[in-house]
Amino acid sequence: MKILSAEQLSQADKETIKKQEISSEGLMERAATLVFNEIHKRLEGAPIPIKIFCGIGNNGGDGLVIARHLVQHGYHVNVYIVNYSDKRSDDFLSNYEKLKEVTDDWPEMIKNEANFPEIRTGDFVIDAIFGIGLNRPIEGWVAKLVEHINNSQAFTLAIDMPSGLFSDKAPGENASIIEADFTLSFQTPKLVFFLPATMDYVGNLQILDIGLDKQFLAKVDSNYRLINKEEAIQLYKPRKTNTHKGDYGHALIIGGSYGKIGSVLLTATSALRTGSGLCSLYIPKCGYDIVQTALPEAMVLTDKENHLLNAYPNTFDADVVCFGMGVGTSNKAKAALEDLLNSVNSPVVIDADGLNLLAQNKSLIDLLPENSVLTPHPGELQRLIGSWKDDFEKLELVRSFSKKYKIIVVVKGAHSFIIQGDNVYINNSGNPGMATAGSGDVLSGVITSLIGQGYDPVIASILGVFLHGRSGDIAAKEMGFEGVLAGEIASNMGKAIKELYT
Ligand SMILES: NC(=O)C1=CN([C@@H]2O[C@H](COP(=O)(O)OP(=O)(O)OC[C@H]3O[C@@H](n4cnc5c(N)ncnc54)[C@H](O)[C@@H]3O)[C@@H](O)[C@H]2O)[C@@H](O)CC1
Ligand SMILES: Nc1ncnc2c1ncn2[C@@H]1O[C@H](COP(=O)(O)OP(=O)(O)O)[C@@H](O)[C@H]1O
Ligand SMILES: [K+]
Repeated sequence: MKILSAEQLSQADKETIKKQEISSEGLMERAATLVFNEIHKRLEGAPIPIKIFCGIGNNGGDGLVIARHLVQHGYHVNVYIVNYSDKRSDDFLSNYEKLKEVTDDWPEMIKNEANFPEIRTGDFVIDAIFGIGLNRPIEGWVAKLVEHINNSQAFTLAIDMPSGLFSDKAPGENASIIEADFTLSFQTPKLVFFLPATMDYVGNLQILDIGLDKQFLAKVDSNYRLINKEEAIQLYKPRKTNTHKGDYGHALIIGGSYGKIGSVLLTATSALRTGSGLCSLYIPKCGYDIVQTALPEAMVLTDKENHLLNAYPNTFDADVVCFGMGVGTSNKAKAALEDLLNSVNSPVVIDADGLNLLAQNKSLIDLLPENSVLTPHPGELQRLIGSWKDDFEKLELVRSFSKKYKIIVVVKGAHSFIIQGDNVYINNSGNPGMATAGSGDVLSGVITSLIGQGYDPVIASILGVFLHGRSGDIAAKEMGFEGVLAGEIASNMGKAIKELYT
């Protein structure tokens, strides 16, 4: 699903108004009625006190439409106009008049702190103060109102966006932002809904298709895409009947050190569970018995060193090589990575200490083959590219890093971002149960396996991150978030793949 900017959404609005011969007020009516339907479906007429806070732009206009429908369906509604300016939008004004036709309870005007209503824990608050039109941080008494709503503990539904968030830039430090429990957003998700610093304000997210012009939406260019099942299934290549293990790639996993053999084991298990035809490991001698016992399906080559890796088996012919988990950052490990990068002629995935070695020895980054995949978590990323002031600067830094070295970067997190040059793919599967030791090792195994099976590295990264998240979701359904082990994310991979097409 494309993620559009506020400007693109306004263009889509205009295009829709022109093509569908609908007025902007008609479009507001359509969008806000869909919101009302969602609320009505859940509340089923319950006599809960509903407090709607409306700004004076079109987000406020949506709030007024929702209020009118709620009143007409017998709900207990109080409407508050957050009168931060006198420049009311036309559609706000006409819906203000329409609301007055259905109720004798006039909206209350909020002009300063003295006008704030009491909000009780059991109230249902609707935030229609600001939407995509916010162009500067919320200040003064409006900021205090946001704080008042947030402090109330009442269930809060944000319309289009939690007020205080910009759709396309960082909110700045100490910004006043509504902490929504639920956000009903129009037509496309907004980028800030997925960034680490702002995602928590959104709560549960639902996107409402408000029927904006399909042609415009199809042709508009966006560098940002959200990856759900619909997108993932299009990337998946089903197996053919008449095939053999040689058709599904030979993955070589290199890593491990004394006490950290489990990491490579997880990666190899995950590669085999994702469908690698063959999987070999290259590990220090101390891991030999462990791997052969725990994963008899894998083949094992050992370094001449006992506890640490020091070389790369450069006569080995693999379809893809994954390097880094558990190798440590010793000079010996550095020599192994250097050896690999100087002689490898297959695609490469670098994770964990492999990334730390690159960060410590920046000249090695130049040796990465084109389209190599790097899978840093935020700590490893910072070591590689330096620090950033906000999520938007981070995205810019990763993009230029990706362009400079012609590589793919998977920035891991609650929503992982797959970045290749200007293109950013945002994963929408997974859960906090995956915040557990070794789940990153499992991810490298998935991506490595898919590359070995012939997927283009960027496709392997997008599909791999999605499947990893789905597998984590399957594991969490059975074990609960706290109970998930990384090995179970690997074990459930087949089910995650099967779920794509069933
Ligand atoms: N296609 C769509 O996306 C549709 C959007 N609609 C609604 O329209 C909203 C956008 O409406 P508007 O463009 O009127 O903007 P908003 O209602 O988000 O904001 C109102 C106005 O407040 C002013 N403002 C911005 N920041 C301020 C601040 N910090 N302090 C004081 N004033 C500030 C700006 O002039 C802005 O236009 C969307 O979020 C959505 O709720 C719907 O009504 C219909 C369809
Ligand atoms: N809250 C979360 N929601 C979704 N996915 C998560 C969450 N926390 C972690 N993950 C995923 O789990 C993996 C953790 O990787 P990493 O930090 O490298 O762990 P480790 O080093 O222990 O293997 C990443 O793929 C990340 O996207
Ligand atoms: K809002």
